[in-house]
Amino acid sequence: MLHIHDLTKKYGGKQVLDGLSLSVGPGVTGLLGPNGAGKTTLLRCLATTLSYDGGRVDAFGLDPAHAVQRTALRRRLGYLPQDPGHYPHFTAFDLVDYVAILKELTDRKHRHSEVRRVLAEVDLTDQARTKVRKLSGGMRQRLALAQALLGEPELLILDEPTVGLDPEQRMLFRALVSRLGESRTVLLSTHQTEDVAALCERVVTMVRGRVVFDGTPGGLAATAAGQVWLSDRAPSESRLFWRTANGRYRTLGDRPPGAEPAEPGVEDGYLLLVGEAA
Ligand SMILES: Nc1ncnc2c1ncn2[C@@H]1O[C@H](COP(=O)(O)OP(=O)(O)OP(=O)(O)O)[C@@H](O)[C@H]1O
Repeated sequence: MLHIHDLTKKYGGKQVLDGLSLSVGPGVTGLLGPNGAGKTTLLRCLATTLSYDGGRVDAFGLDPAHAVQRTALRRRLGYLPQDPGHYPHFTAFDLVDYVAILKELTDRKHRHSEVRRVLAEVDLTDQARTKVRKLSGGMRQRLALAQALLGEPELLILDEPTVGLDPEQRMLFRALVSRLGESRTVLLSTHQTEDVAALCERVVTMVRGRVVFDGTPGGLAATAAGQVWLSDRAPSESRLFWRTANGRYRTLGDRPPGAEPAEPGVEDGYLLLVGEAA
């Protein structure tokens, strides 16, 4: 279980985490927020790659601000950063093996069997001897996930894991993360409201370093009830509308003349919330 209380972080004079509090339990929790909301900063603080200025983090009873406990916590978490550094000339096996060495898996036989295990978990056994530069984007992302799974961490922190994936790869990745969430705490950031609707039991929305929504994807959709409209003509007053695939206009907010109500989705709730909080 992960508890975050009143977390603050500034870069120079800029407040990026602004007294953020949150508790995260087993299953998949999605972190949604506009660019610059502080998602990566929060995930890096939790992954112990960045220190915070104030507040408290308690992960499995361990405090990352405390040096000894930080080391113990690192053994229990896996982190997929936003820009995982790929070494193009390494094979998939050697790359994960290299991370395993950094993670202090010193016994060679045990380490190699662990590398094979995580490659199998992300379905890359057949690519173990393939150079990273020859892997597709989806395979590289699964490889980055494989290194995060070394040592069977109880907490998985994934920063925009589906970015750049085509729809089929995204679906495969979602299935994989969903399976991982059955036995672990998974916290992932994303810009994709579809990922959240398809994958997350819980969604946390962040704006300017604070939590503005914490609930189920259905609950986020429900916040838009009575504020989603469909019409044949573009509304003249609204800022929040777009033309849908069937040529009708979807408007968020006040009812445009002649519009009929529509079923709200996660994206509608998110856009209204972020629009109001901005
Ligand atoms: N090392 C840094 N030094 C200075 N400012 C930074 C640094 N890292 C991030 N920032 C700033 O902090 C703010 C929050 O950035 P962060 O990357 O945490 O947001 P985010 O929600 O993950 O955004 P995105 O969705 O675009 O990845 C941004 O305004 C960013 O420019």
